Amino acid sequence: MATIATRVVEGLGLGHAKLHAFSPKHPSPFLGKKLRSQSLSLPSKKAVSNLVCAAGGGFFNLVHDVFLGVGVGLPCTVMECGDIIYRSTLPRSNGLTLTAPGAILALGALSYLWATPGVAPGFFDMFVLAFVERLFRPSFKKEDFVLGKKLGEGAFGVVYRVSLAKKPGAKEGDLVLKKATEYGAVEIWMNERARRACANSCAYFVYGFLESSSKKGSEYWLLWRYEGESTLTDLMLSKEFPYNVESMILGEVPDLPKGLERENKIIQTIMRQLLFALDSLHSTGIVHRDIKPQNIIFSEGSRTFKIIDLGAAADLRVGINYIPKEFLLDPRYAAPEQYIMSTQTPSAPSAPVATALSPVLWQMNLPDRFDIYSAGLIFLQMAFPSLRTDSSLIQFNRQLKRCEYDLVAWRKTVEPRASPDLRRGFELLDLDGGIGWELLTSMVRFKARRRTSAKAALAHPYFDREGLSVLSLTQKLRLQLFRTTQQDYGEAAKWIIRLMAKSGTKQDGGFTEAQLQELREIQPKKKGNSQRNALASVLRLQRKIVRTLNESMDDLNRRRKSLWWSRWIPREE
Ligand SMILES: Nc1ncnc2c1ncn2[C@@H]1O[C@H](COP(=O)(O)OP(=O)(O)OP(=O)(O)O)[C@@H](O)[C@H]1O
Repeated sequence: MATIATRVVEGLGLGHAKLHAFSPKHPSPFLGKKLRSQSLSLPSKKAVSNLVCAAGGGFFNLVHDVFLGVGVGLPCTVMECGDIIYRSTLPRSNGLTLTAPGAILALGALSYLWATPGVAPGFFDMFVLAFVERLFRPSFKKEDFVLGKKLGEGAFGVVYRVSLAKKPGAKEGDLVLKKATEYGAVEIWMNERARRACANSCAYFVYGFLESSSKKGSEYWLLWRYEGESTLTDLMLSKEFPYNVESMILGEVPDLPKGLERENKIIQTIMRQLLFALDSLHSTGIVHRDIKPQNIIFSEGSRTFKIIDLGAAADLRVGINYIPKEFLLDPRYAAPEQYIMSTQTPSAPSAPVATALSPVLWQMNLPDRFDIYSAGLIFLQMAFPSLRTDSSLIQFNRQLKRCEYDLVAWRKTVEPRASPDLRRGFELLDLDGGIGWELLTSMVRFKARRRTSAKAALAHPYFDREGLSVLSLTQKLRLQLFRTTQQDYGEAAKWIIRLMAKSGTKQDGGFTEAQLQELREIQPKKKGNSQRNALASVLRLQRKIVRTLNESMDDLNRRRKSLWWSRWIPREE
């Protein structure tokens, strides 16, 4: 009887501790002597406590036992349960035995928790770092500032250079203040996240609060350190570009002959800094969605380019994929997909659930590739002076769309009748065996999945100083690896299927004609017209219901989320 119980318990995937707890007071005479004397006596304290914990859903014990193979854990086929008769072969009740499947499970769980956008670092950031930061960071109020020059005005806010009233000694205008509408809440959230995760990638965020005493109604006030006066647009529109950037980065004008090689090096440096900033943002789960030269500022303090304006960003670690209906992504730099998450992806649930699912959603959608496309267009503008104005970029976008977003096809159409300016751009990208062109084409692609990530782009040999001609063996291998990861495997799969279908014989494998015929027969037969129409209407209705449900969920989530964002933002009455 007890043997059956043992099997049942094992079959249920419970370890020996449960068996102890369920054993009868008086063991059956059928059981071995040793088992009777050692295992089936009165339930031990540990067994009882394990039972209570398991029954009460003792989370800690469950996790402990699954990974360490002691107590309530995996079935005996997987964990060490000892000999069924001679229980003395069992591991000591309080000994820790790390089983191989347990170790694999633990490794798997750890890699999941640390995979982009980082579930574990996310919880640490939200519940520890954010909390500690709030305790120790200085806070400000409206009266602390003296407004200076207006730096910009967008649809959702006005930006001023300001100085601190209380500190007359402070350098004049050493801060930047944005008075923003309701969307300022998202921007505060994103800036605080970026400051904790990658302070060097974005303009340094100082403080953000809700100011409600203004006559115009509530406004969010956001404060940054003043980084400098030039954005990449300002620098690119100068005739001196890219040499004007070189002197800013180096702090002096180098005495070298001007030419393509030198320009290429400067553009390389700018692209490296931009990709570095993007990689840091993406690694923490933030997608900017509005990468353009106007939102890249040159920081005079660190002599590097930094990202500004996180107002349209999405935080995919906690599921803030928020974009107000009236907010239009800049069509000049937006990737063709427009959405960073598939429109089929259901709205993000509550923050903890969204956080737990974030690695899966990230891998399904690769939302970071949206920014990569925009960065690719910036690369293109730096290489081709004739594409730096708005009108020429818009025209280029039209041409690219006509070429189905295939840069190689675009090159084929424009190169034969290219202006000297355009030809010079191709020459620059073709230096070192066309390695710059290769990187560019891996960034500007129609399918997000086929675009490179910021991390992979940074590892591209384009960024190795000496160029392709003197690549070491490891660098060549890296380039080969990069090219392999850039292949369209959809096409490869189709090719293999075609090959299988063509070469199929009983000897060589693949599909034989007879099998193909069978497959054809499995395919659904065409339905009659009326039936098809009815089916189409049902499908349309179903799609409409799903869309309506998604939209209402979006609305609800947005309201709920705006509540939990506001909870974190200090208010100034
Ligand atoms: N940290 C900073 N240091 C120096 N200048 C800054 C900083 N942040 C913003 N600026 C300046 O303010 C301008 C507007 O900033 P930002 O793009 O964030 O505002 P915005 O209201 O979103 O504008 P837009 O809608 O035009 O993008 C920038 O173009 C830049 O010149």
